Order: sequence, then structure tokens, then C-alpha cells
Amino acid sequence: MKFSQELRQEADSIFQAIFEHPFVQGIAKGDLKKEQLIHYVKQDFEYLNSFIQIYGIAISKCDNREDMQIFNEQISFILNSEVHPHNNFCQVAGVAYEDLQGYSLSPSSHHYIRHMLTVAYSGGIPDILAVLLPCPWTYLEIGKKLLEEVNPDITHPFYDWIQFYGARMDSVTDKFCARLDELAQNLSEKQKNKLKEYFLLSCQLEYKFWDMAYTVEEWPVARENIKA
Ligand SMILES: Cc1ncc(CN)c(N)n1
Repeated sequence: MKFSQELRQEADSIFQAIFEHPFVQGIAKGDLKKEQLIHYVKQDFEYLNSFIQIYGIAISKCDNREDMQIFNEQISFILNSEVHPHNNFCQVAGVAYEDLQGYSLSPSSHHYIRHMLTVAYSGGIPDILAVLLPCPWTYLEIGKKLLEEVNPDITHPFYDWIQFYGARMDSVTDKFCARLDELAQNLSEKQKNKLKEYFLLSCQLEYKFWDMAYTVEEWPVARENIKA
């Protein structure tokens, strides 16, 4: 079995819990509340900013142009394409995207971003691929499942979001898996176990991110609600 298949198998219960999460089910039913959509976009805008920076760290650690190209393409994808699903949520919530940018991180987003940054600063390319992979992979599977189960038409409030993630995440997920499988062939069991740990924790933090948006999570003791 390929290393990426082993990862997917070990994370299966977390993937299933994500599919059943009330925020994901709320996308399917089209019944999320305005505050939940706004909180998601505020937090995800910052999350994707950090993701771009982590791709930058990854590029600084590449020793070949092919790997640089993979990460470089993904920076452009976030900057130019992944704004569409955010715009969909903003339109449904009736708010301007620009007004949801620059907010400070909620506890779960903070945890997730710090996890990825720690691995990116301390690890090499296999570590970085393992810690980042749940981001495209869980969204790809959510999108595909919603396309199949909801089969939304243009009148569905989250039609654009579902179409985007159901159709646009295959390429990055496949590229990350293929490169990780290649690199894993030269790693010891101990090194592979470390990558599994990074991957599984990111899957758990994907779940926490949905929960954070659904519950509109804030810090138990708030500071003044100022922009970051
Ligand atoms: C938290 C999170 N994870 C994944 C994705 C999909 N790139 C996202 N936009 N946000």
C-alpha cells in the first residue's frame, strides 16, 4: 500500500466525523447562520495567508525546480482562485469580503496554524507535505461528497462553494500524495511515523476548524475586539 493510502486509512474516522460535522451539513442544507459564515471567512482568510507563507518556507527548503513549481502553483491558486468560495459565503451573509480581513485568530485557528508553522520551520519537504495535505484532501472529499449527495443546482446558496471544492482540489491533492509517496520510499519507519503524526494532527485540527466556525469560537477571556 502506498504511504498516502496508509495515511488516508488511519485518518478515516476523522474524515467521517468531518463529513458529519454540523457546519459541513449546514453547507449541504444551505442553512448556516450569518455569524457562522462571517466567522469562518474571517478565520479562513488568515489561515490561507499563513498557508501561503508556509509554501514560501517550503520553497526555501526545496532542492529542485519541480518541487518549487508545485508550491509556487499553489500560492497562485490561493491568491487568485480560492477567493471564490469565500466570496460565496460573503454574498450569502450579505457582507463585503474586504470587511472580514485582518482579524485576530480564534484558539483553534491559532493552534492549527502554529502546528503547521512548527513543522514547516523544523522539518524538510516530506514533513511539510504531510502536515499540509489534510487541507486540500479533506476539502476535496467534502466537495465530492456534497456534489454527489446534494447535487446542488444554481439556486442552492452554496452552489459555488460546493462546485469549487468538488472540482478544483484533485490536482493539488494528487501532486502532494505522489511526491510524498516518492519521498517516503527513502524514509525509515520511525520517520514515517513522525509524518503520520503530523498528518493526523492536521486532520484533527481540520475538524476543530469547522467546530470553531460553527460555534463562533472566541477566547474565553477576550481582549478588545481589535484587528490583528
Ligand atoms: C481550514 C481550511 N482547510 C482547508 C481549506 C482548503 N484549502 C481551507 N480553505 N481552510
